[in-house]
Formats: sequence, C-alpha cells, structure tokens
Amino acid sequence: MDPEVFFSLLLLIPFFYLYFKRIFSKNPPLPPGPFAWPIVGNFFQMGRQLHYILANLARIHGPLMSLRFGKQITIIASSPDAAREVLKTHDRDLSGRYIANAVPLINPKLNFAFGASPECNDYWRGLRVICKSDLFSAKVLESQNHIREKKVSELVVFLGSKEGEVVNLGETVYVTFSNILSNAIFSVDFFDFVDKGIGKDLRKLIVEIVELRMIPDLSDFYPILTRLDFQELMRNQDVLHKLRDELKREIGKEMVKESHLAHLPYLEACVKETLRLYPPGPLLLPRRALQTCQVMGYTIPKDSKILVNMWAIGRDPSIFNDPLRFKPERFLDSSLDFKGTNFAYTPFGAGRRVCPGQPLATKQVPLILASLVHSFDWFLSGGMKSTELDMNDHFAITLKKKQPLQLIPKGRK
Ligand code: HEM
Repeated sequence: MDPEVFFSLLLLIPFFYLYFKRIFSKNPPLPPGPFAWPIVGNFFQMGRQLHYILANLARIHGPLMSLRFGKQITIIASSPDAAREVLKTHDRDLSGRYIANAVPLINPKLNFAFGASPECNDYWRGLRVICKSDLFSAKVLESQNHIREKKVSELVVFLGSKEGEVVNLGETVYVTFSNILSNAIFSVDFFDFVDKGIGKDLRKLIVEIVELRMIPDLSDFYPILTRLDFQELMRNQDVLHKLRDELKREIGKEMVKESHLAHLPYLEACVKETLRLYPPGPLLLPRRALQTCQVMGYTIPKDSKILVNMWAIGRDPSIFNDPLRFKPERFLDSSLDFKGTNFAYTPFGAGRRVCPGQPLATKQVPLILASLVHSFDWFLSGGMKSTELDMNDHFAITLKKKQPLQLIPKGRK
C-alpha cells in the first residue's frame, strides 16, 4: 500500500474508534451541546460573561447541556428540573468539588480549603459539623446578635463621619461583614475602615484568589456579600421609598435591631429580589461527578465538571413574570425561601454542599441594608442620575458589579 494512504488511514483510526464506541456503547449519550472542535473543544465560544453565554447556549441546546474543553467535559443545568436532578436526585454522585488544575500548582494548601474539598470526606464533614453546631446554629447566632448590631452601628458611625464625601459602599460594608465573622470566631476585628487592620494582607490575598477564579476558602465568601449592594434600590426610587416607609412604620427613629427583622417583610423581599437578579454565585460553585451517572436520559461521565446556572433560572420568563424588572413585591406572597428546596430559587445552592453560611448571611445582609437605608439619604457622585448607573457584571467566581457603587451619604434626621 502507498505509504501516504497508509498513514492517512492510521490517522483516521481514533475517529473510527470514537464513532464505533459511541454507536455500540450501552450508555445513553452525553447531554446535547454546541459542536466541539478537536482539542480546543468549545473554548472559543466562551468569554468573560460566562453565565450570560451559557444561558444563551442553553436556549438552543436545552436545560441539560454539555461542553468540552480538551478532555474535560462540562455539564450545565439551566432549569429548575435540571437543577433538582443535579442538587437533589443525584446529589451524592455529583457532590465532588471541581478544582481547576492550576489551583494546587499555585498553592497546594488551597486544595484542602473548605469549599474546595474535592470530596465529601471526613475532613469536610468535620468542618460542616463545626459550621452547623458551633458557628451558625440558631442558638449560637442568637447569642451573638449583639456583635452584629455593634459592628453595624460602627458602620453607621463611620458613614456618618463621611457625610458629603464619596464612599465606595462595597469596600466599606466588606469591613463590617468581615469583622462580624472574625469577632464571632476570634473575638477580634480583622479590618478597620481605613484599611489598616491586621487583616490587610489577608484582604489582598482574598481579592487575588477571587480574581484568579479559584475555588474560594471560607473567608473568600466575604467579597460575595459586598456585592449585595443597593444599586437596584438607587435605580428604583419607588422601591426605596416603600422600604423607608416600612422601616419608619416599624422602627421609628431607633437604630435597626435584629429583633425588628421579623416585622420587615418588604426588606426581606428586597434581599430576595436582589439575590434572584444578581446571585453572587451565578453558576453556584462548580461540582464534580464522583462517578458516572445518568441524568434526564443522558450520561454524565465521572469527573465531569457540573455547573448550575442559577443566574439564568432567576431570569427565566417562564418562571418569573417580567423577570428583568426589580420587583420585590413578587416575593411578598411567595413561598420561595433560602432553604434550597425549590429549585427555581436557590441562591445558596442545595444538597450536601449547600452554603453553610446561609443562616448568618440571611441575618446580617438585611440588618446592614436596613441600617443603611434607615440612617442615610444617598446621592450618586458627580451628579449622576440613577438611570445612568452601570449595571454590567464582571464574573470571576462571584458576580461583581463592573463599576463599584460610589455614593455620598447624608444622615437622616
Ligand atoms: C449572600 C451571601 C452568600 C451567598 C449567596 C452564598 C452562596 C453560596 C453558594 C451558591 C455556594 C455553593 C453551594 C453549592 O455548591 O450547592 C456556597 C458555598 C459555600 N459558602 Fe456561601 N454564600 C454566602 C455567604 C456565605 C458566608 C457568610 C459563609 C461563611 C461565613 C459562606 C461559606 C460557604 C462555604 C464554606 C461554602 C462551601 C461549602 C461546601 O463546599 O461544602 N457563604 N455559598
């Protein structure tokens, strides 16, 4: 045989192998997805706005979709049914954490970080028990409400001293969130408002890690919280007024306390609506298939990376009426909560790897938001109008605003 023909046939062998393997395999196929090029796979279809790109692809390929990047298969769930299959029905098989290969190379210790624990092993289980019983149980949180109230009143005093000046709200609130946690665990402030606290270097490290798109450690979740700002409230002045009315009615001129929160349904609805439109983890945290399993009639091979596009689900018009509008009222008569049992709304994830910090987050986020709205009038810097606010996102592990919210506080009488 002519050597050229021989070598051409030799090159075709891998393609025939893959073709026949697929035809004769007893397993159902992979979930559908866009055409993947040899070696690079779907790499060139991706981009910085991953949550957005994946939502568009899911419209074409369906709620359970597969992508390829070299050897790596990535599965994306983009509907409540698909999310339920991943987070509940197949929770055990899909409960690994996907760790990018670069992570242990940059810092091997990161592989042992809590959220990055590759499997639900004894080490991980021990940390979850500490979270559940020693850090975030209802009893412990109740016993620490004075810490949260004190830290929030320090925030209010600091902002009062900045009256008339431009403040980066995310950065400032970050200090309060961090100190609430550091005081609960170590009885000490990690940060101060002028960036000279003992945690100054830790803060830089956290930002670097998040920017590198690594799996975050427990403390890396602080930045998530700072993005829960009230940008939408500034754009929707009618919502802001309704919230103020509720606070005035229930609290009068007092400082907001945690005991008030149960009587502030509109505040709770505002927090829920913010997390629907801007879930800080738009694709939750990447999971990994611990073994091959079959989901919705498709095969998910072992070691696939699994993403749940909570951002897309929160903006699906078949689930939420007028989904792009910031309308807290939709949560007033709704049974949707943060428990992770309704897969149309699970900003804290669900199943074994559900966010352990949720009980703390759902106390401190409304407390801070209410205090900021109740204690100050807020003005945009440079005479900007609220309709001119840049609402674009920047996606690392967490969803951030591309332009941080810069506001000028003025104390309310
Ligand atoms: C608004 C605030 C927060 C949001 C929206 C949020 C969201 C999430 C999400 C979506 C996950 C992944 C869940 C999954 O894979 O199903 C997660 C995991 C996690 N969160 Fe949060 N989180 C918040 C606050 C916190 C806080 C305050 C802490 C701790 C102080 C925390 C600690 C963690 C940890 C350690 C994990 C990894 C759990 C594991 O892999 O077992 N989070 N969070």
